[in-house]
Amino acid sequence: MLAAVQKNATRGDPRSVVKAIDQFCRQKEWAMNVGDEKGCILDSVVTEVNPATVLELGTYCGYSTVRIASLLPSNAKLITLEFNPDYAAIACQVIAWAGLEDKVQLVEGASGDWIPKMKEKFGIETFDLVFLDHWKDRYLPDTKLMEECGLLRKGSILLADNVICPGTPDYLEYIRNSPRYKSQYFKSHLEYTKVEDGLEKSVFLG
Ligand SMILES: Cc1ccc(Cc2cc(O)c(O)c(C(=O)NC/C=C/[C@H]3O[C@@H](n4cnc5c(N)ncnc54)[C@H](O)[C@@H]3O)c2)cc1
Ligand SMILES: [Mg+2]
Repeated sequence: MLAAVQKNATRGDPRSVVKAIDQFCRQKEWAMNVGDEKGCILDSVVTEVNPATVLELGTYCGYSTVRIASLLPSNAKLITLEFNPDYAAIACQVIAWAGLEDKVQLVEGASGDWIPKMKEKFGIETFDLVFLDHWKDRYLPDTKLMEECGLLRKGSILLADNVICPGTPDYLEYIRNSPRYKSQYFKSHLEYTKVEDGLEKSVFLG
């Protein structure tokens, strides 16, 4: 995938990096990026929220990191957590190829360890937007952890990938029934396939 980016994408052009990865995944080898269809929904939410602070859980190869960071205002900050060193190394190079290293802080480590440190380590008060795309059984515990650490403010947006496939039943149950969130489901498809999947957008009400 990285070779495809370096071969087909233009340095400093995030959209060409996104396009190169989507082309590679459609033509050569499927990979679990959010993809182009759900990616458009992600883009519209990022544009609407226009966040100054973003947290991404699960960088993987950096596809959604590049999509999000390319839409952020100049002073905005995206922190992305990835605990697999190999994926982190690839993502670092993908983000650099897109020319977005100034907007992105890639942290190699587990969300459970780093969420409690966001304030002290990165001077983050609260996140305007959180994109959840890591192991599906971590969505709920990490959301509760963010609440406990005071990282969400009235109006913070959580956007969760794969709420249908692979599925995040405990997270959906919690977020849709909690009086502290207002949720909306965006129906789509599992990346590069015709299988149903979707994104759940939830506003924290405080
Ligand atoms: C049945 C079935 C299987 C697979 C699919 C297809 C499918 C489609 C999708 O869009 C998917 O997002 C997924 C999926 O499993 N995603 C998990 C993504 C993890 C990445 O995040 C990293 N990570 C995982 N937990 C943490 C953590 N705590 N702290 C920091 N990084 C973490 C990992 O190191 C990976 O870089 C799968 C569909 C259906
Ligand atoms: Mg996903």
